[in-house]
Amino acid sequence: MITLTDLAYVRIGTQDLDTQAEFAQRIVGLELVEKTADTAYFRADNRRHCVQFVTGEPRSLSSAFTVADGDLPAAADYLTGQGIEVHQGTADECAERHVKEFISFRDTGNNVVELVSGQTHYESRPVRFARPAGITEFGHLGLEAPDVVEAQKFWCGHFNIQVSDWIGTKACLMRFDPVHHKLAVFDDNTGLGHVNFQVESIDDIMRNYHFLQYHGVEIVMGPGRHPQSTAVFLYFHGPEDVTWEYSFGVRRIPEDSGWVPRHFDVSQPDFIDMWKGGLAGAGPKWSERTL
Ligand SMILES: CC(C)c1ccc(C(=O)O)c(O)c1O
Ligand SMILES: [Fe+2]
Repeated sequence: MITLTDLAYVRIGTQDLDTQAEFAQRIVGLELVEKTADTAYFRADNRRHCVQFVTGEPRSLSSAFTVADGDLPAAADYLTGQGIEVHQGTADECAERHVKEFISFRDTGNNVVELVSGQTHYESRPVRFARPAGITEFGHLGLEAPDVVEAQKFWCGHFNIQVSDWIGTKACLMRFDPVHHKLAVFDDNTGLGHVNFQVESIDDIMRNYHFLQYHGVEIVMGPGRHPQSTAVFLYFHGPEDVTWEYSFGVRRIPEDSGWVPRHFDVSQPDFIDMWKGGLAGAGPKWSERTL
């Protein structure tokens, strides 16, 4: 069993680094920490960076979680013993990620996952956000998998991960600390589903909504409120199909609270947005009535 302590970063390939970098700053609001000819790093909280774009194929490259200093060798042995192929990060790869050490492997959805220790943090320097989106931290990652049940068994079987809620068998929201979820797996082929940032208030969600609309950014979903975490959310599309999410007010589940995962019925209009609860039994549409 491997103990995860935090989310670390996500690495995303891009064919257009300049556009991604501009969007991450001007639209998402992140701080650009460093940009070279083929990579750009973005900061949202005390981590030196939590998003890295790398020139290449436009797809998710890896998602990373932190383990305690000294835990990596045992984690590598454990995974190898389970028949999972493990790559030991080289010195150059560690330098590129700004970590002391990392290993990588593939999950059941074929996503590359990295376990890192010694990620660089900037504890005392405030984040220089590119715009006042209200971001407080890198919140969670959504990963895709063709079989969510199999993915859940993998994550809960090998890591200190617990299920917080199921959305049918289409999505599973999982936690490894009191935050309702820092990992969401949902039904799709493989790859990165979305990158979430927590924001300070509902007002930030609404201000961001109007800001995105003004800039013609495609809103994927929201503003709404997830019945699972109770967070108010807003999803939007960036270049090359990257989905970003702002959310506010995620539920915390104290350890030993006896939390029992709920199962949300995807046939209900409010299964993912409780503000759609009024649609249940709403009857024929007023706008389509015959006069
Ligand atoms: C749409 C996805 C799977 C989802 C569902 C629920 C929450 C939440 O409760 O906060 C999410 O953050 C999601 O990304
Ligand atoms: Fe999410």
